[in-house]
Amino acid sequence: MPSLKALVRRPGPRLAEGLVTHIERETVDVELAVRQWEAYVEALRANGWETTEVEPADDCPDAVFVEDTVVVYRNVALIARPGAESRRAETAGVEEAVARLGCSVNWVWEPGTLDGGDVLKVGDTIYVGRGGRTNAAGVQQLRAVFEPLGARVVAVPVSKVLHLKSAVTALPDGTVVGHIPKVDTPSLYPCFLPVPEESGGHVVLLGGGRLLMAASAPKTAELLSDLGFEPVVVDISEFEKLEGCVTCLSVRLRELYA
Ligand SMILES: NC(=O)NCCC[C@H](N)C(=O)O
Repeated sequence: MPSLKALVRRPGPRLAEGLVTHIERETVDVELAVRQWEAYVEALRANGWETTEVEPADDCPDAVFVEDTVVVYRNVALIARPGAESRRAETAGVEEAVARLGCSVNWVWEPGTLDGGDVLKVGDTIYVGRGGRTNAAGVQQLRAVFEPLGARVVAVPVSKVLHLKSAVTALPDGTVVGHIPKVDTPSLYPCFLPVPEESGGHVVLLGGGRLLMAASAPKTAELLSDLGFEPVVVDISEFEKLEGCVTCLSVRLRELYA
């Protein structure tokens, strides 16, 4: 039976010191962030996902953005080597968590760097963003791990935002969505739907037509709802101040067999 498991990681006390690269720093309300994170996790659970909390990494301000630490394709996990050095200590706890869930584990090695936020899976196509956090060696290592398993790895440039998935994600039918000013090359995607807000380009597939989306993208939610999808909206304002989006707060494992 395919599983619906998701990894999440509770925000730590140093969250407000998280990295910001493309936006101005704003004060983060850590208590509010914890409440928003709890509501996010509850939204996953309410939609049938069994969540596993990765052991906290309280010395790492960005640890809550657990998506960046690992890429999982089928039952194979590739432990990332984050492009930002301050995030490298985040991977140990995640490695333990995916191994416990039954994944076989691979690693990105120096000189490779790769952030999970740069990896977008659409069926058996894996888009990988070559940008500020993922380098060419990281792309090559991702190819070497997943292509033998049947994936087609497509590298795309990312220059306008932090990660590939800060620019684009995909709907359940494979249509890639993104806000044009933030997407380097929309023509790379066979089926692309422009959306009216930057955070409208971030959707998490919950199952069926349900899409987890940020409250900051109301026009996109309306558009997608009009196309027959069901947005499930969460407020993640405190994480957005750190360039986080709905995708970054979890890792969904859809093809583990228990
Ligand atoms: N996948 C993502 O988009 N992750 C967001 C990471 C934000 C964090 N402040 C960082 O700069 O690494």
